Amino acid sequence: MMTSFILAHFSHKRLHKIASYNHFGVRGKPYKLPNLFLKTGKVLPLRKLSCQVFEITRDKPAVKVDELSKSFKIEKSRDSKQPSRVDSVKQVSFVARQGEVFGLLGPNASGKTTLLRCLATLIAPDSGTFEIFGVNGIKHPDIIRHMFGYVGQEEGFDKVLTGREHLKLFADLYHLSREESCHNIEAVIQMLNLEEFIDRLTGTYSGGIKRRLDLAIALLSRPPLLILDEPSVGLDVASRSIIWDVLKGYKENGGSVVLTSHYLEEVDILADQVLIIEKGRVIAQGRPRDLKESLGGDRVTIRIKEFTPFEESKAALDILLKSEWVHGGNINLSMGNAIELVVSSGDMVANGIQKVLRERGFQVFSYTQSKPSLGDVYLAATGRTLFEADIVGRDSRDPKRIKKERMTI
Ligand SMILES: Nc1ncnc2c1ncn2[C@@H]1O[C@H](COP(=O)(O)OP(=O)(O)OP(=O)(O)O)[C@@H](O)[C@H]1O
Repeated sequence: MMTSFILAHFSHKRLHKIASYNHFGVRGKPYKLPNLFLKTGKVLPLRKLSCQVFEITRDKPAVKVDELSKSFKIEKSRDSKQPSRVDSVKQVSFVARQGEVFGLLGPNASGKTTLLRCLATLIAPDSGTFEIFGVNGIKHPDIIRHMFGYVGQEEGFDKVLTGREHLKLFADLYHLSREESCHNIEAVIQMLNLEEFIDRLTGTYSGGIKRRLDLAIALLSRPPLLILDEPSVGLDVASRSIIWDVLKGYKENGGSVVLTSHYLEEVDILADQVLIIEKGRVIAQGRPRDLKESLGGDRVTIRIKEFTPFEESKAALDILLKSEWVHGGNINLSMGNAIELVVSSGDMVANGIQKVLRERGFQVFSYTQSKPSLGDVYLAATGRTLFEADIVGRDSRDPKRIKKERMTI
């Protein structure tokens, strides 16, 4: 059980390189820094060294972000009238509490990855600040790097190594002791159901297995925080459900998670807090349930036919908008021109609406009524669905250029 975490930062330069040290302890009990046994056989008497100790207690947020901004220069043709910079993240602030999953939800190109890359100290923000477990990430990037496991979107495996060889390599990079390394490697293999694949070359892995190995590596040093960029994007159902279960278990054991997603369902299931971001700006934040309840009313989806022509759905919508129960509505093109309505809550509404439609000569192929979803929160905040925003965002970016720039940082 992770109750408290201590990170000692050694002032001696040479030692700091080889002996950054992290340790899980029990709150309230004195912390003993045991001596560090190096691979060379030497022993570092840590108690004799001067070191700065950062203590992480329950009262500090896992992540606190204050007015963080990051913009990028855009390469464009000389006669282009587009601005020469893009504001990827604009004055974003939030607090992610310990022991919770904090979800950053937004369409393509909304700034989620840029924000996470700032937190993971891969890029420096232009302005603003952030803390991880109370330690300032701008002033002490080398300290906070020991506090989290990061899974980005880029694929970083060496095809000629097996999964197990990757885990061993990372265990060495984390300076895990031999005993800890053996124990933790077996634990993460089991946790992510990787037994069948772990001794095969990673070049033969499917996307889902690679993602699971990514998460296994991030969990290897048992960090108190995970920073995950779209952990289940494009995965098969089995891999997704394994990843979700691992994250739920990690949280139950006191771990904290900050993840990005553009899957409404993922954020709804996993996140205790959600921040909705669009064009680099925060447009809503809170507990998913509170955000949904704050909208009020019920949501209705009606299909007139299995595949309804747009004009027919539009004519039905115009009639329904005049009804006393209906407070707003639109036609969802991505759902075969289904009519989506915001209606008063209650059982009477369903009969009333269907009666109005039948009296005006419309059939009702299907009718569903539910409480507002996170998708409705997004729609209310931005005036468009996440699906529509995703398409616009996808068009506005140049993935090849971004990938190249990310690889050179
Ligand atoms: N290195 C870079 N150089 C130039 N522009 C960049 C760079 N990285 C990101 N951007 C731009 O910043 C904006 C936000 O991009 P970002 O990757 O953070 O969005 P995202 O929400 O993570 O998108 P996705 O869900 O597609 O990964 C986009 O307009 C993108 O084109």
